Amino acid sequence: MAQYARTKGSIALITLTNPPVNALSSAVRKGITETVSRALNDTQVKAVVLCGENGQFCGGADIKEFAKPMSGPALVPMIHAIEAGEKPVVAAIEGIALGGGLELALGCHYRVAHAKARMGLPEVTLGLLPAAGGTQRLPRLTGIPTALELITTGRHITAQEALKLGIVDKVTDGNVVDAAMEMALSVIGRPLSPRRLSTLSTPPLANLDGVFEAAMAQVKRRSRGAMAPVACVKAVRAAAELPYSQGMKRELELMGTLMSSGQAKALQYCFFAQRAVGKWSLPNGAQWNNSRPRDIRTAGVIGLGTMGRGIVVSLVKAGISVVAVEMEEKQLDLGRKEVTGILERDAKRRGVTAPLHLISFALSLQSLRGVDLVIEAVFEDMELKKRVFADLSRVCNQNTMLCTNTSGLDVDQIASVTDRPPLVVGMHFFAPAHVMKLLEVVCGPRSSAEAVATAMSLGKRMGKVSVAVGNCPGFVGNRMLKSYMDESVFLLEEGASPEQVDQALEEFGFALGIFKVGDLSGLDVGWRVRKSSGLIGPDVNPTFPSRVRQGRRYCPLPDLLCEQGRWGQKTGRGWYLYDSAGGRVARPDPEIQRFLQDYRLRYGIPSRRISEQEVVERCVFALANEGFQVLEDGMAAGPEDIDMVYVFGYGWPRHRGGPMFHAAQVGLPRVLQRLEFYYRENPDIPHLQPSALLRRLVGAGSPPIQQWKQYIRSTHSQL
Ligand SMILES: CC/C=C\C=C\CC(=O)SCCNC(=O)CCNC(=O)[C@H](O)C(C)(C)COP(=O)(O)OP(=O)(O)OC[C@H]1O[C@@H](n2cnc3c(N)ncnc32)[C@H](O)[C@@H]1OP(=O)(O)O
Repeated sequence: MAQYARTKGSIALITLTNPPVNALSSAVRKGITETVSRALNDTQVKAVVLCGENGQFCGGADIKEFAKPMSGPALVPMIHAIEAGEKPVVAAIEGIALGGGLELALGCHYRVAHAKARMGLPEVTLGLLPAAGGTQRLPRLTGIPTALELITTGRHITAQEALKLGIVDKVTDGNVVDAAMEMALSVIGRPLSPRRLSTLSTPPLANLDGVFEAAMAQVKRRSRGAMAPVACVKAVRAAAELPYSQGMKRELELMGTLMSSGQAKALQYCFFAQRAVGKWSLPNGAQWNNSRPRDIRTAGVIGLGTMGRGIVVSLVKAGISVVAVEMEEKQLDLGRKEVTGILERDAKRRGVTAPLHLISFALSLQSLRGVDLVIEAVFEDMELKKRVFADLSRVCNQNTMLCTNTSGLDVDQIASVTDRPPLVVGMHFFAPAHVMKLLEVVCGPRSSAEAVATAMSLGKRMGKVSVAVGNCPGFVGNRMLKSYMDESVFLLEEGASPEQVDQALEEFGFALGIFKVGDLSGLDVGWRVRKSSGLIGPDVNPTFPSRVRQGRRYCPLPDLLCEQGRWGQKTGRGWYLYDSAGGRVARPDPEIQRFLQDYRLRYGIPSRRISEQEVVERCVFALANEGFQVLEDGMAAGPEDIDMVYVFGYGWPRHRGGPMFHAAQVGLPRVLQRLEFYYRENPDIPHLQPSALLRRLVGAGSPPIQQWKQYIRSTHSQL
């Protein structure tokens, strides 16, 4: 699918047609190959312009085809034919030129871009490298440092930046195809050799070894075990050190290794899963494409603690006018200072003016009367939240949507104190809310389709990945996290140290080990929750052994730590030791070793050597097992939703696809067998008991993850 037309007498116009992004499917590659050959062989044609239909140049290779056997003409010879041809070819870049799309443009002799176009080589985010000559042509054009940065990060750049870097020759505000035609006419007859990037040498660079060593160290530090960024550095190094043809061989070889890797499959799964979670549906038939979101222009935020501040910043950056409310003047001033500071720093970084005119600060809920939507972000306390919602019900217009930022409380109970339960939803942000990409949209049993649609679309406007989840304690993310955290402390009881557990999890790919995360977010938070849920305090039955609570194994280690005032970074001591209160650098603390030894002695628990494999399996398989239960309970629509919650909200390594994808990749029979083994060893830990859905899937021969939904027997699905 590429259309051919002859215009202006001597110009052949080739238009890529494959909506929505003109991806280079086998049909498109065939179309380009044929039309380019036609243009080169037509003696009337003096130059060629290549563009894309519907304002999009090209979104790169068709990612859906990666899972199938290759068919149709290959990209590399197709691009080579364009570059080697004896007629000038100009790429007219509108919308996007990404991945193979930019590589195609780099094979052209000239490039003209629309001012709003975006370009980039994002293959690394799909576990690949730009293997249609991108790793060899770009360094020859921009020099090695720029090419290294663009290829290893996959960053999209604007047309203006592309012009500065020499990636495009001209930027226009007007019709890009007209501008490309004009350029094509003006270059007819000029020598093409200097425009063939593959024939150039990379610009000389002093200290080549140093540059590549630093780049390699940086990607290894950033990528936490991801293979693609490392391969990208190797491929660019080949461009610097080898002739083009040998560089291309190296590129192909490295691509071959990546293409067949589990990491590329995981990252490509993430690409589609991220898009799939936007396509929500409710049991009553309402869904993303039949429910209209409201147009939100003004919003109120109640509570200017860490979460509230981040929410205000996210809303303002999305262009929404915000009224930020605090009850105490001192807190309000502090919040104002913080929010203003974040917005000013962000604007400075982006070279724009901070949109401070969009925020007003107030000390009373009355100021929220006329807003379209309110997000409450007060303390995680049901009685307090209910009081706020009852007040909001009185104060706000009848039509105002009311949202609660809660990390696990019952949204329906909160809705029940209002006069408008259908207009109440949960919006669970993750700290810091202006940075973290995840938003769990909690659909209460009475939340209307319009309210869910509005919260989902508002999340998207704020740049979040919004995932619709059911209303159960902890929703999806925190509910699953409980099993993972419980396993980590049980491992301490049995002989592991916090640094050993963290190291195993970080090797697996988590940004931070679980104990470092605990210290960072404050150990007192969970302590307060455990007290309010009756796990600690007067409600605990004194006749029960203290390592059993509410009928299951319980580890009091975190409580004992909190009793000692070790609340994490904020107190300078937690599972680790820090230089001072608020310190960030975690050091192992010998006192913790003694504390653990005393504890084991007191409870008569024999200490044993725990392998890295056991740490990862017990934590990660327990997490996935709870995920299967979440699916069975109808609290997440599919495994993709769970995986996106973990990738975007909990530091799960994207190149492992998410806990459910990881379970599928390890093999469901293996996961089942390991869970059975650990459950046999620990019959007092119910979350190690394999879920019925996992057993059913294994019984059905472990169907691919895309088919799991067919095996869910949820009788009360909320999604
Ligand atoms: C030897 C091998 C040689 C060469 C190898 C080359 C490798 C590549 O080229 S890999 C592909 C590189 N390209 C990309 O990574 C771009 C991926 N796409 C995007 O980043 C975005 O989709 C976007 C193009 C910036 C558009 O974003 P947005 O406007 O937000 O829309 P989306 O919802 O993301 O996408 C709409 C629709 O299009 C589908 N899609 C997008 N890109 C591709 C693609 N490259 N292949 C197949 N499908 C693509 C996307 O899935 C959406 O589909 P829906 O069904 O509507 O959900």
